[in-house]
Amino acid sequence: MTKQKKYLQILRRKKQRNILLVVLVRRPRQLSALVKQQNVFEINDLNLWYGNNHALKEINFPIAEKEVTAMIGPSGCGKSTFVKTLNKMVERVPNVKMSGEILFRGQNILQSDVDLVELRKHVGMVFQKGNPFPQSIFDNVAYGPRVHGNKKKQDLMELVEKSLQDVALWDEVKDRLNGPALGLSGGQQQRLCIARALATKPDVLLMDEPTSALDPISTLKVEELILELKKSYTIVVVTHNMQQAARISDKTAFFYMGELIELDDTNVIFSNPKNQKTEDYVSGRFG
Ligand SMILES: Nc1ncnc2c1ncn2[C@@H]1O[C@H](COP(=O)(O)OP(=O)(O)OP(=O)(O)O)[C@@H](O)[C@H]1O
Repeated sequence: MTKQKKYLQILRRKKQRNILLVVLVRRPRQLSALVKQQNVFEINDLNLWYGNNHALKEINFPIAEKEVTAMIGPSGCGKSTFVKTLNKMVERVPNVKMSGEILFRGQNILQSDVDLVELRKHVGMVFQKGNPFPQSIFDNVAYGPRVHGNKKKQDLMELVEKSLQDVALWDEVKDRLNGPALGLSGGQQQRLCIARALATKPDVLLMDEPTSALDPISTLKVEELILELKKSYTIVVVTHNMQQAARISDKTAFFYMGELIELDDTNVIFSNPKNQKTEDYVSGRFG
């Protein structure tokens, strides 16, 4: 007899059918919610100082898998700094001091024995302005896989094609793969840089104002791309454009003077925030 049938028998006996049925029906839902809510990063009590400048203050921040998390807040509030802690880029800056923990899939990456090359294979980054290397389109995309030891021409060709297709650039460049990446338009260069980040098959894509240097049409293409990519990747995006955050993100985090003021579902942040500072910022009263 299945467990479910046993439950039903007990329940008939005890005439508590309604109560137990609720338990039986709700259990699977709760489980699936838990699976969906799995976090790729858990940031606990993170503090960061540039010399004496306390730039990040007691940040606690879970980042959920396969969601887009947008970071908003006025200039200098610590958005870029926070994002650069997630792949240890900020630690290259002289006089940086940090405390707390950043768990990436359970491992604290603030520990010194973390393999940087391996971490950045899993946590890719795309910057404000497309920054292709002064090499061919092919070599730009193949760069990461080559660094990670994949030298087979056929494998590289497949990876390059797949990555360029993922960013909807393949058709535009397939006949000029050996041409210079710097010959592409600004919007194409940015998509190329996203393809370069995807070629190492990362878990997470960090994007620091990825569209701020782009025209509206290229911006739209990158936004559509982000919505498509979130089916396979966890994405963290810094943006000054609040409409953009509202259009593309599932969660939004509002930073102010180094503090994480509020993190919630994007529709809550923009329609019913809990904190007055968030309300003032999203309604354009400051910043
Ligand atoms: N490399 C650095 N060296 C020293 N201080 C820095 C460095 N980068 C940022 N800061 C300081 O840290 C604080 C947070 O800066 P950060 O660039 O993270 O803010 P932001 O919210 O991303 O700003 P913006 O929206 O203007 O890019 C600021 O006070 C800034 O001056």
